[in-house]
Amino acid sequence: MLYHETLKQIGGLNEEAMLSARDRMDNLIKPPGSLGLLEEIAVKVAGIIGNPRPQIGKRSVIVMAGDHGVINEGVSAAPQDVTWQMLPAFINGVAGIGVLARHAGASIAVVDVGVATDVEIPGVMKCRVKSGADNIAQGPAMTREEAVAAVEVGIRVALREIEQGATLLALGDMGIGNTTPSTAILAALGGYSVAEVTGRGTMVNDEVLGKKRQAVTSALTINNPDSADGLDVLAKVGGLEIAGLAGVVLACASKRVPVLVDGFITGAAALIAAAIEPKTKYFMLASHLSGEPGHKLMLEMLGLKPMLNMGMRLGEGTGAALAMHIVEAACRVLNEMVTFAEAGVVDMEEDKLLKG
Ligand SMILES: Cc1cc2ncn([C@H]3O[C@H](COP(=O)(O)O)[C@@H](O)[C@H]3O)c2cc1C
Ligand SMILES: O=C(O)c1cccnc1
Repeated sequence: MLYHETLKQIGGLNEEAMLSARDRMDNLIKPPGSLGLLEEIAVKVAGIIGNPRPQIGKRSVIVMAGDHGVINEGVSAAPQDVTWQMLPAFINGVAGIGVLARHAGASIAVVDVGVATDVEIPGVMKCRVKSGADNIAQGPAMTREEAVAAVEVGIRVALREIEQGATLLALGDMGIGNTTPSTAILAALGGYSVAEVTGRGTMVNDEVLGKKRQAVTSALTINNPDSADGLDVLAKVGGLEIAGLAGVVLACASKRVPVLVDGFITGAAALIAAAIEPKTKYFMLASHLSGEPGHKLMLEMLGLKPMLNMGMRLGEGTGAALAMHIVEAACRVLNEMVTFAEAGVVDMEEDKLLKG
């Protein structure tokens, strides 16, 4: 089974490549550590790819779309049809992710893994596991089998992108209502109170925020997800696009390809992937800190430092696409800057040693 085969292939970071990259980074013509997180990113990418001089080539954003029965609880400011109506704008490059992916030189793969309405949209990959997740406030989002099937959609799409040469992938989501299951996932896996982690998503008002808290509370009470079992949490309080995105993470980890996490929804998918296989965290990079308050807690749970903090709260992979520039910049620094020895500049560390 693709799911189990993928899990079996996930290993750790290449320590040797990281040591070598760190050594070169420390010897480049700059005070040690002066490029901050840029240095850590380059060293991590070296460890992921298993090459002390990593380079970023082709890049791809994978946007998974799915719907959520929980919107019947009145948890979103937008109607469900917006989910499928956004898809042509993704394909035509005129949605937020269309513009930012183009700017980052990335291609976009748009996948219908479980949109409620069955529509034909040219360019969208139809990999529908079912027509929307069921209402988590009343029962499970899907069966365990459906969850595995949706994860496998993500694995397949990511493997295809990687086979076609992608060296850096970004996670993107589209699904009206999907901050609600993402909140439930965070509360379930992190043990946080619902009040603490529920945010405003598409900027809902106080009344809707109250309904959202209630829906998340019901979802957790009725379904009682097992926090020790990532697939159980996913099937009970997750969503189809969240499952697909978790699958993308698993595939990237199995093929040693860095994967950029975007905002709150892709963060929830990353939490699921890490609950299924903790080693997946080694292969993730956090692009930005979302305006959604629970996102900070997600990144802490994943041990990831965000590159950008711009108050973005759109999703679609927009923050991840922006961060592609930074990942490439980090690798270029490691490859294109010279060392003290190469440049004939007095090494600050050696000079210090000589002077005692
Ligand atoms: C026009 C529009 C475009 C979007 N693109 C992403 N989202 C984002 O907002 C939705 C989640 O927020 P909530 O849980 O409050 O519904 C998701 O579709 C997410 O991708 C959008 C939302 C809207 C309205
Ligand atoms: O953080 C995100 O990605 C996000 C937040 C609110 C709504 N949609 C996406």
